[in-house]
Amino acid sequence: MAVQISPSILSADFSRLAEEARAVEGADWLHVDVMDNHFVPNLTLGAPVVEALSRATDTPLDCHLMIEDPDRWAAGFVEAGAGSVTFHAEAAAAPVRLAREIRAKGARAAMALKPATPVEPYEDLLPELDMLLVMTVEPGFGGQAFLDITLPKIRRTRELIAKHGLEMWLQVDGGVSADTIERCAEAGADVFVAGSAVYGADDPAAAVRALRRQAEETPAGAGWACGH
Ligand SMILES: O=C(CO)[C@@H](O)[C@H](O)COP(=O)(O)O
Ligand SMILES: [Fe+2]
Repeated sequence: MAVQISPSILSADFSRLAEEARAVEGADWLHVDVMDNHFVPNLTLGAPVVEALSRATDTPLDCHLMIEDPDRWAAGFVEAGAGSVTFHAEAAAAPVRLAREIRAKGARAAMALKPATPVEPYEDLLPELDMLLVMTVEPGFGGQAFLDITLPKIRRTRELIAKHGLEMWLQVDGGVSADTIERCAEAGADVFVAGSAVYGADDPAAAVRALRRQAEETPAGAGWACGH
């Protein structure tokens, strides 16, 4: 499992979006939170801003769609330049068809689970995905406290990925910081979204490097490989 860091632009200064996108040089992805004020009680940005961001940075865009009816909108985010598009299991009408459409359009397809959504009903669908996102806060806002109750689900998801011999990535998003990243890495996560921990730092690029080092130094899968 290679560690990847995906800073969330939600915590950046939106009046300087292009500059902020370039301030995390060295990050693997730039995480872009799309919220529609229906699926979550917050409203952020849409495909035109994603398209502008894709022109502003060479870092690939990791679009997290917190919207209703992703079946209708996801393809537009691939066309806008996203390298990865994540839809929510709770919102998708036809997740297999949607994942196939995202892949056919040339992006990585990912599915997200809110903290109370179990992974088990989706076991047979995992081969259709390039990444599963386990939300570690309730989606909707940056800067929330990490929910420890999500750790067992991260472990169980990693076990399912191993059981099926899949190459898929396991992302965590919400409250990921120097205080919590080791718990996530131990549980089996390999892609780490961090908003306030990166953009709230004096040097965002240094914060990315520090989080990466911390995750890399955590024994990979220490919390799941031995069945705990
Ligand atoms: O999707 C979301 C929130 O719904 C996240 O991507 C947050 O933007 C992460 O911010 P921090 O919790 O790291 O501050
Ligand atoms: Fe997100």
